Amino acid sequence: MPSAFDVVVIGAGPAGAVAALRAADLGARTALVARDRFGGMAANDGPVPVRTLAHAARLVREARQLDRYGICAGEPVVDYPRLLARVREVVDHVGRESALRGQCESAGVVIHENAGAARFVAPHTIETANGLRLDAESIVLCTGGTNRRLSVPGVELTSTHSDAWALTSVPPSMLVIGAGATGVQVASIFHAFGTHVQLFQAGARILPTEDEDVAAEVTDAFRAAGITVRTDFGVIESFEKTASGLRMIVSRDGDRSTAEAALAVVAIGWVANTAELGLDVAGVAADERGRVRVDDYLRTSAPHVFAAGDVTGHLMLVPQALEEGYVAGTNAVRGAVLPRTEHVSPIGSFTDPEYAQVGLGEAQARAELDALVTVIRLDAGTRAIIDGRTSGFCKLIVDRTTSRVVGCHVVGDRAVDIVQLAAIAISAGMTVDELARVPFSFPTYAGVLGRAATTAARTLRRDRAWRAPDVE
Ligand SMILES: Cc1cc2nc3c(=O)[nH]c(=O)nc-3n(C[C@H](O)[C@H](O)[C@H](O)COP(=O)(O)OP(=O)(O)OC[C@H]3O[C@@H](n4cnc5c(N)ncnc54)[C@H](O)[C@@H]3O)c2cc1C
Ligand SMILES: NC(=O)c1ccc[n+]([C@@H]2O[C@H](COP(=O)([O-])OP(=O)(O)OC[C@H]3O[C@@H](n4cnc5c(N)ncnc54)[C@H](O)[C@@H]3O)[C@@H](O)[C@H]2O)c1
Repeated sequence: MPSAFDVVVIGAGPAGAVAALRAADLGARTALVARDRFGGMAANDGPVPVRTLAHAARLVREARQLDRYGICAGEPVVDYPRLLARVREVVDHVGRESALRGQCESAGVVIHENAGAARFVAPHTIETANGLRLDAESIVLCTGGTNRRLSVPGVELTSTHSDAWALTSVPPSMLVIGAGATGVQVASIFHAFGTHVQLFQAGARILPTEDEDVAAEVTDAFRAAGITVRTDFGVIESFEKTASGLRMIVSRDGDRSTAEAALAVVAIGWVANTAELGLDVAGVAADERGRVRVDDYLRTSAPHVFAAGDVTGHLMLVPQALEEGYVAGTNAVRGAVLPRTEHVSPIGSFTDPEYAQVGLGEAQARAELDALVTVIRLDAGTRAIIDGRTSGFCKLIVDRTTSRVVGCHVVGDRAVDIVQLAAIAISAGMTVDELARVPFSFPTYAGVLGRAATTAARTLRRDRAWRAPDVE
């Protein structure tokens, strides 16, 4: 019997929505199956709501600066239920404005929202928890991931970042376990709201995938602000209930210690959402974290099944999910014709201070090429001084042989936006003197990048820039 659809996409986050849109644009009869709401974790449980909390944290910090600028106001107080109402408003608004949903609908994608979890019941057939059954020539898996859980006694007492949406008030104290992108954001946001935060990181430093100086600067800033940062703390043995929350028991080299708080948020990484997909039925192979194994064309071990986004375990970010969705959607219709490419990938997080990176880190650059590393601290920046936000730095890395910009790492206000500009320079293959000749508006946060570029260009004697190096 012919399949009802050419392509069925499972999961309607950024990867799934783009995969479905692309397949439909190529003329395929396409269905998109969402367990819950359209938009996925990205729109409903990740960047959009968490960024809204981060914005509230920024407002609290800025309110605390009012006095410095001669504006009289009291100490800000967070009304958490009202903040959550604002988060829901933002999530709904972003959902209504989703360009992808409209584009999918007008391209003819049949969207099944709130369909329940889908699973394979035959190699070309999926069924959802709500009884929907669909056949397709090709299937694209875009089911994203979920928080990795600890396996120690008492783990049921712990929370994840998603539990923030169910809190009724700002907790007085919190243990945050894991200091990757999620953990540091949770720590920074709730610290700004007044929670006493203790951050526990298994390795030698927080943010292990960031440049070492970035991790050190964020650590110093967190500690100066009053967040307890504990690295190399040992091994978590268990959690137990206390009258006011819970106690974590850890051991290190035979020594036991405890930490107590009202809440413990575990953010120790991400596992793919594949446990319930019935991958075996379709002959799709996954690794030990459930991540679907794919080739360069995002084709799985079953030739008619493709996968895109967090479920593959590649760089787990929205821009990458969008791109992988496009590649998988194309190949699901046309066969394996379009390979995925490694792009310049700006990464950043909305903590206080913000941090962001693109391209090579200093250690990698020094190992791989003749690197020129230029660091400009923000305390000398005009805009940073104006705004009273002078902590942090911009590190620009240039290949001395080609004079090309190969990396940029920023800690401080607007780090994510500054690094985005460096990403454009790296994508365009710009030399550092070409970047230095770009006029940067004055006085802006981005000006620090121009200043780093001008300084580096002068060091390399490629100083045909018209600007004096100390002007941002
Ligand atoms: C706290 C947090 C903050 C983040 N902040 C950022 C950020 O600032 N910038 C950034 O770029 N990235 C950020 N990310 C990462 C980003 O959210 C992910 O990379 C992105 O959502 C991946 O998109 P996706 O389409 O692969 O999966 P998802 O967005 O996870 O969507 C997958 C969808 O599939 C559904 N699904 C799962 N199983 C099934 C099934 N069996 N049947 C049907 N549907 C199913 C899920 O319910 C979900 O709706 C953040 C992540 C977290 C956790
Ligand atoms: N751009 C953003 O703002 C943003 C925000 C959140 C998440 N994300 C994406 O989501 C993905 C998952 O992020 P994440 O932070 O959840 O995971 P992660 O894997 O990036 O970080 C987990 C951290 O927990 C530590 N850890 C592991 N086991 C531990 C233990 N037993 N005790 C203490 N620490 C332990 C790890 O060393 C690591 O530093 C990332 O790939 C990231 O790109 C992005």
